[in-house]
Amino acid sequence: MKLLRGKSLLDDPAQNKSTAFSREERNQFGLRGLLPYKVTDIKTQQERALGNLRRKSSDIEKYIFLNSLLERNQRLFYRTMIDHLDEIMPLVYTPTVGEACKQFAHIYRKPQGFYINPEDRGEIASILDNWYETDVRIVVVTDGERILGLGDLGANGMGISIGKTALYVACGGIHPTQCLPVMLDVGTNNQTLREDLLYLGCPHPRLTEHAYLSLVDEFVQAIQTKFPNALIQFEDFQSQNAFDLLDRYRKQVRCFNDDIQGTAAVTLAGIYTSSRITRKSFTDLKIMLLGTGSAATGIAELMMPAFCAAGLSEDVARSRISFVDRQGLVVSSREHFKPRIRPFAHDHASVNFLEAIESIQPDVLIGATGVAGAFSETAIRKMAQFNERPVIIALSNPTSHTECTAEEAYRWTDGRAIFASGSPFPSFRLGEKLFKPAQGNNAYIFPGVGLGVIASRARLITDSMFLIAARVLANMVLPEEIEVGAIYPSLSRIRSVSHAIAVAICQVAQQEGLVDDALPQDLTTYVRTLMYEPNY
Ligand SMILES: NC(=O)C1=CN([C@@H]2O[C@H](COP(=O)(O)OP(=O)(O)OC[C@H]3O[C@@H](n4cnc5c(N)ncnc54)[C@H](O)[C@@H]3O)[C@@H](O)[C@H]2O)C=CC1
Ligand SMILES: CC(=O)C(=O)O
Ligand SMILES: [Mg+2]
Repeated sequence: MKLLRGKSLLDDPAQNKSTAFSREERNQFGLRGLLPYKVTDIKTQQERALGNLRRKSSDIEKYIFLNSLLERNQRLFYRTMIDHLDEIMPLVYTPTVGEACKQFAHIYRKPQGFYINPEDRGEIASILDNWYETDVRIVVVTDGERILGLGDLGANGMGISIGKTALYVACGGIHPTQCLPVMLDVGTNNQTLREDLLYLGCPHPRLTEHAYLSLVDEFVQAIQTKFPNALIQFEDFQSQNAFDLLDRYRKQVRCFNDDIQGTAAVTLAGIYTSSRITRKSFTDLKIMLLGTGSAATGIAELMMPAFCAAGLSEDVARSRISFVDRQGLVVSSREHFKPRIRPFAHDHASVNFLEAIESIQPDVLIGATGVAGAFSETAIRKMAQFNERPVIIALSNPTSHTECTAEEAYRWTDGRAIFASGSPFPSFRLGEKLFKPAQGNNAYIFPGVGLGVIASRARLITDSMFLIAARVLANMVLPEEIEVGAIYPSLSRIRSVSHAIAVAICQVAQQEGLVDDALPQDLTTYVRTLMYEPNY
């Protein structure tokens, strides 16, 4: 790290400690006179930061405040975030990051991350030299076409790459200098954005087909050249591109798609845990998915090996999973299918969503539609007719797009639902009983996967890694959490979750022959020593 002095030191977010610089440091680094008298510690600074944060009158103002804290003092930002995750994660990540992306061009202050656009074609590797860090291990890239459930937000989608990066650091212990948020700005089909004077991205329609693919190819290749140790996380791509890109690179390049694979793992973990609460056998479960996009398809495709590993044949496993789209239950008599959904089409009469619930009687209902209210009162009440404890997982983000709210799920099931949602809901009281809704979000998975891949230097990222991540996450739910119907561990333990997932990823990477150099025997200690702990 370059040794800085004076104002340059105070202006550098990685090295700045502000009022926490000691008397000797103030002397040594030319800071005397530049700071008020009192030397404070990080705890006191946190108190001030939290006080300022809590004075802000809206979440978007809190987001802006936190972002500028990150720009001023990285260690104080991450220490505060880690110590107050319940309060700060919803401001840095979903739901507030959704609003921040919508308003990105209007609240923009300072560049963060790396922007690539079609004019960079042929030069991506060389412009990556402009990135000021050299040991990049995590690249979170989006093209902004499907930001949460908010659709095409073009270059405003950079907010999501930045948000995921913050979670890698806070929840996974990856060093901030090792993370690179990227916006692959290929244009936007969002006319309103293109016409917005303040919009900062390329104001033209999206690249498609060869023009698009060749730019992504060049980007992926450039990362291999410039940052050969990096993992690429594809985030919030439109469904077809999400699958096409994953299929294109996963066998050659250290990459994964978070919406397909990370989401599948967190959902599978929730399903494993739910069977501990309902006392139903995992292999007896029937799963119904509303939506046939990246998240829902990824879940079905990871459920298959999970069911088979538990002893079911492929045919039986497939029969346990059903899809419902806007036309109703996906049945084999249809003329047109998405190729990945066809294997899950059942021999069944064409029925609508409600009839499908009634006829199939699923144990677990999962929403991945991006559509608010897609779980109607009737649908949830039906789930509660034949399930003592219906499992309802409303994955869609942000909160304004959730399939149903926590309160609705509990009310409509007389408090019997086992509920999780993609964005957090506050605790809710129904009569005497206090419910603490769990957050079913891939944030429980990707930071640990990233840490494990960094630790092992695994050449590729495989489905077995997501399977093991799901098992590890499920096993970390404590008996007292099971007791109150929570299917995920408390967020306050997310760093331990990431650590445990990372250790398991190292083991899988070794078993699958994806590791070149032998890893230390004591993986638990080894992985822990890699984790970034923000302190002065
Ligand atoms: N909780 C989490 O960790 C995650 C949540 N998500 C959320 O899940 C949602 C979907 O994400 P993707 O699958 O990537 O999007 P997608 O666009 O690939 O899929 C959405 C699917 O829902 C279908 N759909 C829309 N309205 C419907 C309705 N009323 N009934 C049945 N189907 C309907 C669409 O046809 C499409 O198949 C988003 O809101 C996203 O934020 C995505 C990834 C992770
Ligand atoms: C959580 C997430 O990845 C999404 O909603 O897209
Ligand atoms: Mg996503």
